[in-house]
Amino acid sequence: MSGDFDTIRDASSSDEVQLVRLLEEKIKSLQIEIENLRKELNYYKAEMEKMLSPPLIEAVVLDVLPDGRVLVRSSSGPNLVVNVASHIDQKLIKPGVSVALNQRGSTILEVLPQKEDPIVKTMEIVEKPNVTYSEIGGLEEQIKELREVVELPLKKPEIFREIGVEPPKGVLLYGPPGTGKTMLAKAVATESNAVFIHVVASEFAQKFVGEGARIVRELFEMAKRKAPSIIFIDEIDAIGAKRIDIGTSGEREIQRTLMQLLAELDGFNPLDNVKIIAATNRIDILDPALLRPGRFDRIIEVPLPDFRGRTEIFNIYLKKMKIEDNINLELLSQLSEGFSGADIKNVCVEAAYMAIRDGRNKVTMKDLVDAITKINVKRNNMESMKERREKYS
Ligand SMILES: Nc1ncnc2c1ncn2[C@@H]1O[C@H](COP(=O)(O)OP(=O)(O)OP(=O)(O)O)[C@@H](O)[C@H]1O
Repeated sequence: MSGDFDTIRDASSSDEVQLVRLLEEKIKSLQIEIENLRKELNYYKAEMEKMLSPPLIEAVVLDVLPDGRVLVRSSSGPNLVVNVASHIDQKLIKPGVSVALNQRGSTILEVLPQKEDPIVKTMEIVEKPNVTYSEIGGLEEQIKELREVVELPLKKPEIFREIGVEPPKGVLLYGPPGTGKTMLAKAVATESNAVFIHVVASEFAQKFVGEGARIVRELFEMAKRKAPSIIFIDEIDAIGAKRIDIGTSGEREIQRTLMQLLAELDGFNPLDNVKIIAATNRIDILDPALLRPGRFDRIIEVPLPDFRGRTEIFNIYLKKMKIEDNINLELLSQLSEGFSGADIKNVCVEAAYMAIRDGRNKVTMKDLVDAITKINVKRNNMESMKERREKYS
């Protein structure tokens, strides 16, 4: 009999255990559900807050005024003088930075993340260029002028302020290909401790159809953010050639890009720590609007090197190479009349290859003379190809 009771008690206690387990599981699953519902509730609350909060106005900082207020260009149009909310680190407010204003447009509430255009990223930006004046042969006058009109105002703007003259905003370098225009611009950036931003104007027009004007705007904003900086616009004639007829949409697009460039040039201060250097092989076709005072108003010719210049350039490249003792720099310079700095560099590289092919570890005078002949033939072929192209186009 007692065995039967035991069985009944055992049975009921095992049911109880099962029931408790069931209840525990139920509680657990309800707790998980509560947690999920809470998350969902928070999500909808946050969404509702976002929908109900007033929109902010996007703006770009143009200048920080001496009293701490900030001049901005709002996305809705006008320039505004605004305050900065106390929670914002004042150091982050610099020209070119994107910010969000409150709805009344009176106060900066947020510093927006810098959205650098992927197109701007395709430009060559050298934070610390390393070309020095000593690596450039035969352009002493041009270096002297660039030092005065670009390097000095970047390094010591106070000198200009004190004496009351404005340095040029833009400098135009013109001359045949390969004469060192890019090198000069890079060297000025190095020696002025400025960031070097290199853009090729023909790429604005070809690659980014419909976006040229925006790219120019972004380019200047980035240059201000990275200041002190030098914007180097190569082949400026691609967007800056005078146009008799602007009929096609491509021509209108180029015109818009040029107008934006002129507006940017007009809009900044000559003593801002951004300088523009442009280069062209075709100054004859440039729109005179580009060369007006306050734009590219300093024009520097970068010609083919003369006898002394060629000697210096040969010396610069041969100094770095293993050469025989009997190298006659004057003779090399005589034989390479009409060569650009880039041609002379090619001569030195070619001569080195001749020595390598011969299994020698030193370049001889004969290698250099042969290389001059070879580069000359190449130059003549290129010249006649160009003439033929011009004749039949
Ligand atoms: N005066 C020079 N002294 C030393 N090297 C030079 C000189 N001129 C040109 N070079 C050499 O030729 C290369 C090409 O020169 P660079 O790109 O500066 O010419 P550029 O005038 O800008 O040409 P382009 O008009 O074709 O853009 C330089 O990287 C440098 O190696």
